[in-house]
Amino acid sequence: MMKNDLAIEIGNITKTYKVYNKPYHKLLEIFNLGKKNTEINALKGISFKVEKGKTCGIVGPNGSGKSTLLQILTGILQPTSGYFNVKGRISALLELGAGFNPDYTGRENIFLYASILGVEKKEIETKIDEIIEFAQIGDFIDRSVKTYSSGMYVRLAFAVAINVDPDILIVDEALAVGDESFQRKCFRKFEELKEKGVTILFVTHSLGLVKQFCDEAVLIYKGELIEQGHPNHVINVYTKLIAEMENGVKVTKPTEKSNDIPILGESKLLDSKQAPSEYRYGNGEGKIISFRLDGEDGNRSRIYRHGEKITISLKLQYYKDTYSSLAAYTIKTVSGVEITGTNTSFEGLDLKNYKKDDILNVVFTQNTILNAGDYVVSLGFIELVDDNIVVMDRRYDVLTFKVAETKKAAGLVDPKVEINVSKVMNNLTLENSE
Ligand SMILES: Nc1ncnc2c1ncn2[C@@H]1O[C@H](COP(=O)(O)OP(=O)(O)OP(=O)(O)O)[C@@H](O)[C@H]1O
Repeated sequence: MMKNDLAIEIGNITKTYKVYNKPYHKLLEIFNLGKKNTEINALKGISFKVEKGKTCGIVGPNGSGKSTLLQILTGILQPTSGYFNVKGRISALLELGAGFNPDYTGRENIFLYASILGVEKKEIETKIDEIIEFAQIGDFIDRSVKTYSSGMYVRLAFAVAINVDPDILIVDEALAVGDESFQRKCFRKFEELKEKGVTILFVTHSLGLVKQFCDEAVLIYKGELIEQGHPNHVINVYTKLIAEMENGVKVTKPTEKSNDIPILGESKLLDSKQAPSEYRYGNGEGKIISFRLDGEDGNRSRIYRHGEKITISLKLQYYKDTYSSLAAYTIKTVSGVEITGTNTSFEGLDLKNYKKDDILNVVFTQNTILNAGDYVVSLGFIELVDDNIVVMDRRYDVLTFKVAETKKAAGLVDPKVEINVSKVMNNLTLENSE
């Protein structure tokens, strides 16, 4: 029995595809004339749970097994071994318009698609206007869907999938097809479903979306679950994995946060539950040996007022002769949305020809353009080899700071607006001038 607060439970799921080079190879195998297939292990023992009402993002490089997993959860594929439990009505948007009959009209397909999702005709009749309105495909609703553009297809499929009152919604990257205004509409609908307590599982290559919408994330690589947890942490691990893949370094499973270099400056402003912990990686050929954050007039409290100048100082050490390198920082919200950041190279400053054991101080000074809130700083020390980035030391989420509410404002960034109000004329002069 699955625990009450769970919506999805996946236990040790594996999926092996058998691939035959020639169609008759399968036949030979059936008649026991030798093993003729190649096995592709798309999923190798995946286990995780998603609590009711949570939105969970699944990320991972191409071919990791993400779609295979979703297809198993929606019953399109059978797992080779393992089990899963899902609680409630599942609605899914997998491949583009999967479940549509091209010869049926849009309207007919709504009924067909809904019946695949297990929704009764009567229920759909009460929702059909809403679905058609959401899909915004005008008169095309009564034409056969083979005349639809790919955007229309996905709009209609999405309109059905999210308007059938699912308990669990599963979406596989399909949103990328719709135009921007439709995407925004879908995300508003996502928010609405989230508020209603719907559990959402979605695969995406957009890390920004994961940070923005997900309560948690899962990273799958080569059929294995590499990491699960807070989106910001999972994305840090994923970014490391991408860097390792690009640099041809053997991909390693994440280790616990590193504490090998003492962190200067001690004020932790967020409580330990809220504050992301440091996530560090790199080839170690250069290191950020220390860093600090200062406000104006020796303010080291890490609480700043609007517009206060802050300096981010990095002490870098080279462990080999390095022709070209850069130092970088980014500022993110606690949930991981990047707000600003730069590096020495973007600012036109080349760190060229430093030798083994050289130590540099790099000091970035900027105005706090941020509105009140808690922020997280990440640092990087990178070697540039033929314009490729080689991570020597990346220290994500090493510092937190707060901008105090000294002024009310909306959003994250203070536009430093100048306002000019001038009276043109009053009502009396207006009437007289007419
Ligand atoms: N029908 C199939 N027959 C054989 N191999 C398959 C089949 N479908 C998928 N695979 C293989 O299984 C692995 C996982 O594929 P899957 O499509 O699940 O990955 P993915 O993470 O969704 O990738 P992407 O991000 O590119 O959509 C890949 O190696 C893929 O080539």
